[in-house]
Amino acid sequence: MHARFEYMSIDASNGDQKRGPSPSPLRNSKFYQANMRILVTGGAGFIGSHLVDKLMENEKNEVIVADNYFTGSKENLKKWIGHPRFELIRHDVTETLLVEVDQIYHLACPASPIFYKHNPVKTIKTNVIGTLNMLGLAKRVGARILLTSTSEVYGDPLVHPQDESYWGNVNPIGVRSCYDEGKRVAETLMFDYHRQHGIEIRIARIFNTYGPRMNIDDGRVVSNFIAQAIRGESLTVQAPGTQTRSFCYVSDMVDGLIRLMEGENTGPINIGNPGEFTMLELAENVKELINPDVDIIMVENTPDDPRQRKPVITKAKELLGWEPKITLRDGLPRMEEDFRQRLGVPKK
Ligand SMILES: NC(=O)c1ccc[n+]([C@@H]2O[C@H](COP(=O)([O-])OP(=O)(O)OC[C@H]3O[C@@H](n4cnc5c(N)ncnc54)[C@H](O)[C@@H]3O)[C@@H](O)[C@H]2O)c1
Ligand SMILES: O=C(O)[C@H]1O[C@H](OP(=O)(O)OP(=O)(O)OC[C@H]2O[C@@H](n3ccc(=O)[nH]c3=O)[C@H](O)[C@@H]2O)[C@H](O)[C@@H](O)[C@@H]1O
Repeated sequence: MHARFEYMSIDASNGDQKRGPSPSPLRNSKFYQANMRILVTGGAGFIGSHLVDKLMENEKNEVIVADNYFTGSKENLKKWIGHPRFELIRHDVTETLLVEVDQIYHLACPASPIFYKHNPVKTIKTNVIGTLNMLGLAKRVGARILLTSTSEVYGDPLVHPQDESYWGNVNPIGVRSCYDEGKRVAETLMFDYHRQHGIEIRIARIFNTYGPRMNIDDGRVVSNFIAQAIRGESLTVQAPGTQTRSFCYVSDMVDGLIRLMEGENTGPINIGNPGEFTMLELAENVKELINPDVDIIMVENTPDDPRQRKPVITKAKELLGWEPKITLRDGLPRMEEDFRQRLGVPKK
């Protein structure tokens, strides 16, 4: 738990010292059941529900999830429903929310390209109005707020690998822009609230994360390949197949997010696994580990697909003492078990 402190910041426009909001007096109270009230927006989703599991392990934490269930599900949180330190609210972050909390992990936003492109206007509203609403809440109650931004702020990167100083190469009017540009504006809002109102902010730039509880028909590459391999279907590599991604196992991601929230650095900080694979290599790994009988086929790609992506994690290592522990070949079988259970296909 971080120490209580009054946040001070310099207003760049006039050099005045601005006093930020005071954290809630509950943060360090001895008399409450929980010392830290934590809001997790998007907590019914893939990363959010794993984060909730980890936060709930600490008996000092009280966790409130706000989610509209667009891509998340109550099923992901079923073990906590009814727990005295847990509360689940059906809420859309594009509307204001009034709750007394000390920390906000702001994850709410569809993450898979097929879902965020499904209703792009809603996606950009979620990123912009949703983040504005959560910053307004943070300002009112003096909470620290962490935004889960994305490596997609680097767009189709011309610098490889990507460190946090790279400003990116993003198409502002493309089909992915509702997400990429939405997250870029969300980062801007975070820093403007920080500079103007002294809000305690944290920004994580998350790189492709995978693990149990991803939606089976989520459309993201790891969940697609694993579901296809288990069902005995061909693995659909989108052309040209030489595009790269770096895959982080979800428990490593959650550890990184909590360290960022608890530490003293605003970020942005890349959180991801620097092991880089082409999509053909990923398909070959899934085939070898899960079902050697399936074919790998090449299918058409979607517009603006980034050609390469790999995080520089020097900042995460130095400032958070964090680095991923689970390799892709260790992580894929852990995810397979969960997918087999949900698909009802046991391993032969
Ligand atoms: N998984 C990744 O590889 C990855 C990479 C980069 C960034 N991120 C970010 O991490 C966060 C979580 O991603 P995830 O993979 O768990 O995705 P997910 O789709 O499983 O979870 C998102 C959650 O947000 C909820 N949500 C969506 N719109 C909402 C709204 N308007 N109001 C309230 N709730 C809403 C969904 O119902 C879902 O429960 C997202 O912000 C995403 O942009 C994820
Ligand atoms: O990590 C990130 O920053 C971002 O990464 C992903 O976006 P993307 O990398 O495009 O994720 P996928 O849809 O899983 O695609 C990865 C690659 O796999 C390919 N792919 C996808 C699906 C498939 O069946 N086959 C296939 O080859 C795509 O063409 C792409 O090159 C996430 O879905 C975003 O939410 C996230 O913010």
